[in-house]
Amino acid sequence: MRLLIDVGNTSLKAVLWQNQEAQPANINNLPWQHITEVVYACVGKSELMAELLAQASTHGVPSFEANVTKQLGKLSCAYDQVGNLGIDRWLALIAGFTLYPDTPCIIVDAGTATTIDVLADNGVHLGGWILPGLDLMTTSLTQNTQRVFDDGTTPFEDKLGKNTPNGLKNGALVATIGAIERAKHHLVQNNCSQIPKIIFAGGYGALLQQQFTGSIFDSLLVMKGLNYWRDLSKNVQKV
Ligand SMILES: Nc1ncnc2c1ncn2[C@@H]1O[C@H](COP(=O)(O)OP(=O)(O)OP(=O)(O)O)[C@@H](O)[C@H]1O
Ligand SMILES: CC(C)(CO)[C@@H](O)C(=O)NCCC(=O)O
Ligand SMILES: [K+]
Repeated sequence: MRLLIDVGNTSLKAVLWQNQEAQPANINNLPWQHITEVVYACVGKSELMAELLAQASTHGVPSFEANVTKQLGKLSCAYDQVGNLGIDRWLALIAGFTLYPDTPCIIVDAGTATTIDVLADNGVHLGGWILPGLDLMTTSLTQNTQRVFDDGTTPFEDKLGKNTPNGLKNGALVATIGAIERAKHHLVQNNCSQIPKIIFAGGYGALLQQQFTGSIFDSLLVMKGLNYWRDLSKNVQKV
């Protein structure tokens, strides 16, 4: 059984992976005797992560930190400075490429930030964008203006706004939808004529998924990426 951990800027998420399935992990009471390895990724610093690594070490369980490389199998990273790409984005790309081989993908991880990454059918990561997440978009406006306010109940809808909370919430949603639409253009420019698979993850992933027919939401995308990264990087080391 693997312990998979994703440390973001706001929270630490952990699952236990066994028989191709994720089970929830109680980080206060981990079944160390059944855990064979820890595979983790950090975009932020975390004392809790350090504590879990110390526990793993005490129990003789090896730990592996996922990293971004220029190439992983047929997948390649668009950044020249690969260390600057967020590991969560790389893991989502690994998962997208593994789950949908030979398919152009637009991968959207919508949480505190919204990241949009464009992946050609041959595994070439063309690049991506970092946007404020939906909550950051709205709070940056309410906090920096006199009269823009939210009411806490207005939903995000793909409609024109006819009052202030409407204009604010819908503006954030359509800005995000518009960026995803624009990502398609970059696939076409790179001669990917196939219809892309749009894959959503993250806290706002399910909401955004509803805006794109034929798209999918996978709450475990980054966790699956951790798993594939570990399998693939083992294979790479053997060569
Ligand atoms: N049903 C939901 N469950 C969890 N979060 C939700 C949900 N709906 C909206 N959100 C929003 O999604 C965001 C949380 O997203 P997510 O869990 O992907 O992590 P994150 O904030 O990006 O964290 P990290 O940076 O730690 O990875 C919050 O802004 C939250 O308000
Ligand atoms: C954009 C976030 C914060 C999303 O979690 C993360 O992927 C990150 O810290 N990225 C580093 C910057 C980059 O990806 O270019
Ligand atoms: K995240």
